[in-house]
Formats: sequence, C-alpha cells, structure tokens
Amino acid sequence: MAAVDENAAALGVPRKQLMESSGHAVAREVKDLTEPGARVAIVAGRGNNGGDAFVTARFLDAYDVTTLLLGRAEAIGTRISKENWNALECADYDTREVTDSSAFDLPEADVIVDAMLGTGISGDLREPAATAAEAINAADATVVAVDVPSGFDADEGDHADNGVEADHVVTFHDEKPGLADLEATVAVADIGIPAAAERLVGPGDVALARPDSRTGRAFVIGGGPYTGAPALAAQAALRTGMELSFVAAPESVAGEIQGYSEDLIVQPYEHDILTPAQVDDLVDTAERYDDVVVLGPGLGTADETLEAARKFLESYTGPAVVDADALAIVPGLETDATLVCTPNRRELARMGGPDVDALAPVADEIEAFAAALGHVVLAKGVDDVVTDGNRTHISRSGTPGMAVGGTGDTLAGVTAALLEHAGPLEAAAAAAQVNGLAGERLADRDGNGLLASELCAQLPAVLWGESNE
Ligand SMILES: NC(=O)C1=CN([C@@H]2O[C@H](COP(=O)(O)OP(=O)(O)OC[C@H]3O[C@@H](n4cnc5c(N)ncnc54)[C@H](O)[C@@H]3O)[C@@H](O)[C@H]2O)[C@@H](O)CC1
Ligand SMILES: [K+]
Repeated sequence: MAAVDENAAALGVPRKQLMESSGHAVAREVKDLTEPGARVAIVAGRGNNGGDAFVTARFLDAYDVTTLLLGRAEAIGTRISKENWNALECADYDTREVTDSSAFDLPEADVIVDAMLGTGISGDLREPAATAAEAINAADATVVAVDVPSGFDADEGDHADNGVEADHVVTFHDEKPGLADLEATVAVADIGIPAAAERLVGPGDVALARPDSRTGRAFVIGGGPYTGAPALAAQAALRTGMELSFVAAPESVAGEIQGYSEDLIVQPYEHDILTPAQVDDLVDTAERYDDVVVLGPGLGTADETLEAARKFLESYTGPAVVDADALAIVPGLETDATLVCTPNRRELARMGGPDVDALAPVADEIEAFAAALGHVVLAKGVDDVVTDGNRTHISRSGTPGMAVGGTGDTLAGVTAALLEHAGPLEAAAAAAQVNGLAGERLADRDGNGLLASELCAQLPAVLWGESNE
C-alpha cells in the first residue's frame, strides 16, 4: 500500500488528496448509519489514520461532532495530518487534546469514529490508546473504524487483545488480509488511486526493493563464447549494493573477464565452455554461500552447455536470474530454485511466449505464459512486462539508446542484487525500472551513443541519489 501510495503521488495524485477521499468515505458511512444531529465522537491518533478522521469531521457539519486527539497537536506525526488538524482548529470545530490517559474522557456519543491507529501499528496498544480503546469498547455507541480497527495489524492479519472492537470498518482501496475474519461489516472505499499506480512500476516499487545495507554475493555463471556479458552482470550487481560479485567462467576466458575489472572475483573452471562436469561444484559453491545466481550471460548455445544449465537448475534450490541462452531450458524444467527469467522479445517467443514487437499490449498473454511456466518473467522490450503469472507490472523507463548490446546483462545483475532484498516479482519490477532509469540518466549525456559498461556507474544515483530523498 505504501508503494502504491508513492506511485500515485508520482502520477500527480498526492497522499493528501487520498486522505481527503478517505475522510469523506468515513463521513458517508456515518451518514448512512445515523440522522443529522446525532452525536459523533472522533478519537484520533497522531498518524495519518487520525488525519483521515480530521477530514471526516469537516464533512459532518450537520452533526454534533467532538474530535479528541490522543496527544499534543505539536506531536502529530505527518505534515498532511497536521494541516487537516489545523483546518479544524482555525474553523472553530470542537477539538480537544488528550495529554495523558488519566485525562481521557469519552463524550456521550451515538457513533464513535476510531481513528487512533491504522496500518502503521504493531503489537498491543500502548497508552493512551489502550485506555481509549477500553472506553470505546465499553461505550453504548456504534463504532466505525477508519481503515482498520485500532490494534489490527494489517501485515500479520491479527488483532491485539486490547484493540478496538468495531461494528463497521471503512477500509481504503483494497481488502486487508484478516479483516474479513472480524465481527464487523467491512466496506472497501475507492479513494481514487489510479489503476496505473499499481500497474506501472513507480518510485514506490523501487523503494520497496532498494537495498538498505551492503550485503549479499552475486554468482554469475557465464562466459565462454562471450566475455563482456558476465562482466557487465557482475558489475551491475556490485553497483546495486551486492558486497561481492563472483564470475564462474571457463579458464580460457577467465583472465580476459578479470582484465575488465579489479572489482570482480573470477573463479575459473577447467574447460573452454560450461559442461555438466562443472555443475556439482557450482551448485555446491552457490548453496554454501547463499549466493544469488545469474545463469546465462555469454554462455553460448552448445548442447553440453545447455545440458549443464539444466542440470544446475535441477539441483540448485536458491534464487537465480536466468538470462540469455540459458532461457531455452526453462520451459518444462523441474526445479526448486526461485527463478526470475529475463527474456527479450525473441527469447520470449522461443520459450513459447507471445511473438510480438510490443509487449505491453499482450501483457495478459505474458501473464498466462508465466503462470504456465511457474516462474517470474521479466520480458524486455520498449516497455517491460514483469509478471508472476498472477500479478503484472509494466515498466516504462528506458530510452532508445538502450538498444545497445549489454543492457540486458546489466539488468540481470541488477535483478540479482535486488533479489537479495525483495521477493522475485518485486525485485524484477524494480530492477526493470532502475536499469531503465540509469539508461535515461546516461542518455541525457550520451543520447543514442550510450554504453552498457557506463550505465553501471549510473545505478547508485538512481537508487540512492538525491532525488530519492
Ligand atoms: N495510501 C495510503 O497508505 C493511505 C493511508 N491513509 C491512512 O493512513 C493510515 C496509516 O497511517 P500511518 O502510517 O501514519 O500510521 P498510523 O496512523 O496507523 O499511526 C502510526 C503511529 O502509531 C504509533 N504506534 C504504532 N504501534 C503502536 C501501538 N502498538 N500502540 C500505540 N501506538 C502505536 C506509531 O508510533 C506511529 O506514530 C492508514 O491506516 C490510513 O488510515 C489514508 O490517509 C489514505 C491513503
Ligand atoms: K483505526
């Protein structure tokens, strides 16, 4: 929800507007339940849940409304909530600050609006919310909860023992898991979040997957016929926050790959391409160090290489990005690994997916393809389609200059790094967006002459730069 919210703001629908819709929806519920003139007590916390209810008060001018704030007005936690509180104060609404739990005095009311805590809560209620909840539960009034009954943990779906027992819940945008199990009627209010805030990858999705610590090991299994591809994937993983990037490559090309960069750790194996003989060692290494694997860049299409890729994924059980030539073996594969497959349009068609120029118009078909495949698919095109077969996102970032070779390899490395911090769909969606944004930054300078090797250097600014603060 926080991600969708941030995406909506980026699309021009800021959170304060959503708060206005939320507060209005709660007021409509109160109006449905009572006649004008009825007594309404709003009990509000200092977060945005309380802010919603300050809006509600403005829509209930025909009622006898008292708004109680748990805490001091200076301590209201968000700007938009503060602004809505100030609006009540300036316009002479009946507002009261409850500065400690012993001073909590719930007015006689026909309806109580519970806006103490929303989705920002964890654990049992602390004071003064605990005392207030007790009074609300003891009161002979209809209780309308804003978003969730206070004490309900929307992440876990369970309810604190000392939480509010609501009669009605007006929840926003979407059902929350566990709400339906409560003894309350639940109404889902549409608060005007554009569908694109969920469909299109935005800054909220990037924030969800952004590494907040430097950690993890990328293990790129690639190289042989080509050497640049594995090096680019490994570099991109480092630029996206991995601690170490290993490249397992044939000894015939290991020196060349190392020669590109002192940042990489190259682990040569005997042979000049990947064959099944190397697979047991590679699986051992990847599992022992909890690596995130990138399988495919530069491996080539020799039969024994593809056989080796298959054998690797049949025994490996960790997370892996499968790219380039290795994608050919994924359809029909039996594996316990968590895969993100990153085909371009041609590779997607060869895997049995739709054969089209533009991916976004056939997003539903790609979703069905991913469902049948049983893995997350990040299909790369002008617009990228990212889907787990159930939920689907479209990333529109990127620039025509990214048609250059190597940007798919950097994407594979970015995806691997984000897999260290997020689930496969979330990591893939954010990776598509981040790689494209890095390309856009570089295109400001280099236009259609940008290089994948230089795109890597843009990744940190996209993820942690000033525009994110
Ligand atoms: N898209 C969205 O996310 C929208 C959210 N809105 C509202 O914003 C709410 C979430 O707002 P916030 O994130 O500000 O969170 P809350 O309003 O739920 O408040 C969190 C506050 O409660 C305190 N707290 C946490 N656990 C506690 C406990 N066990 N006992 C006592 N205090 C505790 C925290 O210190 C924090 O200050 C939603 O429930 C909804 O009502 C709406 O304004 C509309 C849009
Ligand atoms: K609430």
